[in-house]
Amino acid sequence: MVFEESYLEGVYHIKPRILQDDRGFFFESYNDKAFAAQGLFLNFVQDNQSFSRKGVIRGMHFQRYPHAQGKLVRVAHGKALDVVVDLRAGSPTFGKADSFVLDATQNNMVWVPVGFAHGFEALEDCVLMYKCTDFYHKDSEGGVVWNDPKLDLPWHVQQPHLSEKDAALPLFDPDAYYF
Ligand SMILES: Cc1cn([C@H]2C[C@H](O)[C@@H](COP(=O)(O)OP(=O)(O)O[C@H]3O[C@@H](C)C(=O)[C@@H](O)[C@H]3O)O2)c(=O)[nH]c1=O
Repeated sequence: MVFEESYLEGVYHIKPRILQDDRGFFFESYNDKAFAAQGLFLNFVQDNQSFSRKGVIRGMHFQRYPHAQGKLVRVAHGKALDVVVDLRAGSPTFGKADSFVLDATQNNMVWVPVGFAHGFEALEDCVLMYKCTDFYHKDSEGGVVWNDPKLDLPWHVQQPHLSEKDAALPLFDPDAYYF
């Protein structure tokens, strides 16, 4: 596994080693020792999977303390633009975003630590899978709206298919204490 740290400290783009043979391919989608070698000591308690049609955006989501979640995200089918926004108070990159194309043919992943809003756009019909370090807790959910002009996120689609909940998310507040 190759770990590339984003300019957003603590976010990693991870490329697994794909082993091909005449049957197909194999890769390790998570290895505790490989993550520990990067200083990432994780305890995943929930795995999620969603299917999204091309043009869907889900996000930008987070859960507040004490149910804040780190997420290890990948795409098992299709392609997605995965986007993270730093919401850590005092971070030199507070309010800044990074994005990664997650592609089922490459099996690349993104580690999104606690303190970030996370979302994605389905660039193709796609299956997103992610491991979480805390359980879903509805009352702790928070978010910022996908098209906040201050965040200026690099979406490909102009008129995405959104959930009602996501369409009504608040704007990013630069003075708020998120994490
Ligand atoms: C996230 C989640 C949702 N649900 C339920 C709530 C609801 O009825 C249905 C769909 O929920 P949502 O609309 O919130 O699903 P979705 O918009 O896919 O939410 C996800 O978006 C991405 C970007 C993330 O980063 C995730 O952490 C999560 O917030 O599934 C669970 O039961 N467990 C969960 O862990």
